[in-house]
Amino acid sequence: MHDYPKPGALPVATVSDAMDRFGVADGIRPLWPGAQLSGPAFTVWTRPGDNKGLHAAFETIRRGEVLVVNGGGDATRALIGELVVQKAKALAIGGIVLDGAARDVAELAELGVPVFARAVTPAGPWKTGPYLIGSTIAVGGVPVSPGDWVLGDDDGVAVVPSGRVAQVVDGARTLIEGEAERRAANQRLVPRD
Ligand SMILES: O=C([O-])CC(=O)C(=O)O
Ligand SMILES: [Mg+2]
Repeated sequence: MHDYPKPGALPVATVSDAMDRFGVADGIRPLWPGAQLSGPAFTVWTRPGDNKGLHAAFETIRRGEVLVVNGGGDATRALIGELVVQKAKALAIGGIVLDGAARDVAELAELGVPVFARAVTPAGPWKTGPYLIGSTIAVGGVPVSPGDWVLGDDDGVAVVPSGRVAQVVDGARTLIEGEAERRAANQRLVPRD
């Protein structure tokens, strides 16, 4: 298992800044306030609106891995809901990121599993496939390979290629130190009369 920073340890915005501001999954939002995730990607590429591949993923996904799904950006069918997320919780995965939609959002917040998605709809999924597990995919226009570092917070989701994690973490920590100085300078400001 990769040893990535814990959820919330580094802001997604700062990690993206440390990648020259690249790496953010466009249009993917947390489904409840305060949701945070961090872990290695487990990838699924599915036919839009079809969740057979997600059920297949739950046969092999490991504790702490983040289920990342390219659902073609489809907003018309929910790929997950309360029942799928119960499975995710029982298996102690790190969370779920969907380039697609979800439903049962009140229950997702109660379950406390961090879920990020493009859309919410009450319409349920098809369950016939096809799908691919473990390939390089895209979420919100960002490439994701198995094992890449995926992190999410209230601002959204970023993906760091596995080979760049150490460098990006160092860069983010340096940026955080610089931000502390700017914060202190802001606090010294006084109104100009
Ligand atoms: O029916 C589905 O596959 C999606 C859903 O609502 C659930 O997981 O609760
Ligand atoms: Mg449901």
